Amino acid sequence: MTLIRSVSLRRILDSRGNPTVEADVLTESGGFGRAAAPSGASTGEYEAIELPTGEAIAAARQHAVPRLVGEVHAGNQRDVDAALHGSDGTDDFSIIGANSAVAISMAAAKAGADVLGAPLFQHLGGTFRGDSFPVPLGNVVGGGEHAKEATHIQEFLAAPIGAPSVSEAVFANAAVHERIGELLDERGVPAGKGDEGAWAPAVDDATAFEIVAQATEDVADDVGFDIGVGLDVAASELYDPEDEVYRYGDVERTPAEQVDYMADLVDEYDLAYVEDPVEENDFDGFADLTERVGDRTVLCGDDLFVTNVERLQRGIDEGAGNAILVKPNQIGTLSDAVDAVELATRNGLDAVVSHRSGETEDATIAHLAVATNAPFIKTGTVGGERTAKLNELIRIAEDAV
Ligand SMILES: C=C(OP(=O)(O)O)C(=O)O
Ligand SMILES: [Mg+2]
Repeated sequence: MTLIRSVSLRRILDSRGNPTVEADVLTESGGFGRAAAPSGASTGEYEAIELPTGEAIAAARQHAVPRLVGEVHAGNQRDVDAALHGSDGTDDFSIIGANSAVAISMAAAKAGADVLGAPLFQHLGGTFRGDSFPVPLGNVVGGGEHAKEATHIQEFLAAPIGAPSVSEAVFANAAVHERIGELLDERGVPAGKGDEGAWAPAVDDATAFEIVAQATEDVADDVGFDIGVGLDVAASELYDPEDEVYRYGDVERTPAEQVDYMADLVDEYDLAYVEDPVEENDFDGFADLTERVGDRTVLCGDDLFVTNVERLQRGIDEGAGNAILVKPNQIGTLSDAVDAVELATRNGLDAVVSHRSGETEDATIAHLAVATNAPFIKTGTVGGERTAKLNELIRIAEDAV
């Protein structure tokens, strides 16, 4: 029923105005799925390879499409993703591009769901999914690789951990974003927005902490539930491997000082979530921090794990982190992303399904988070490419997809 009849690939715009790959998958019975690849700015060294869009499309047309059309059923995600791997033949999708691979993988899943007449989350996760929802981590202030002349820490996140529903959580994050706008205004600090829609003021990290703490407290008082503060430090971007120091402007920290600094921040701000507190090769530092504060906060590996089960297994073996960020385009297929979530879950780690800084209106990750019962999703706060996912979560919760 879901035998693939055609796969079309095209170049579309992402939220930064860069080209990205969109895939359409059509089945013999008329099922249709469309999906687009996101793109990172603070990419991890060990991610699958994103090729220039034109090259990725040409290579996928040559190698992947013939292996899919008339050969593979869109409803069988493992077969689709095995065909993508088979057509590429490398460990990192450097032949067809992880951007082509992930677009086709997600479009096939949607085509399979379309034939079945089921919502995507149910096709991917089964009939018993859809009752529990991830806590949305909302980027409200940021800098790093996502905005020049702003904070050194890449993302300050609102974490509405006490919200009674996903809808209330999503609106709380938007209220925190708005409140921060007011607080910046009161201080006379002008602020544009970074790539993910977070405020990008030219303030130091300590000031950003003050403002975010104030805004989350104010909104928590209004809505009547707990809103914590989280961070994506994206520490690889701060690390200078030659001098072996982290550089926050003029302030330098050795790897040991970086771990101390992160542990101090967790306690000072009662942080609910910290992503990439140390650089992507420092499993030891990550493990040290996990030992020190892993009982009271979520310590998540993004560049550390890159959605890769081998790197995740190393983290599990060494006690590095208690959560994994899951970005399908870091690894290239939905099957690989689900494998990472399942390995994490079996070992007591939390999965945090995530957008990229360069996004489209594609909402697949909302369904992936619900399908895998992930406790968190990180997908921004405002801006159409971010609200596409947040609004889809609200629809899923209402059985309106
Ligand atoms: C979403 C992130 O940014 P990017 O997509 O630039 O890697 C991140 O680092 O978690
Ligand atoms: Mg990150």
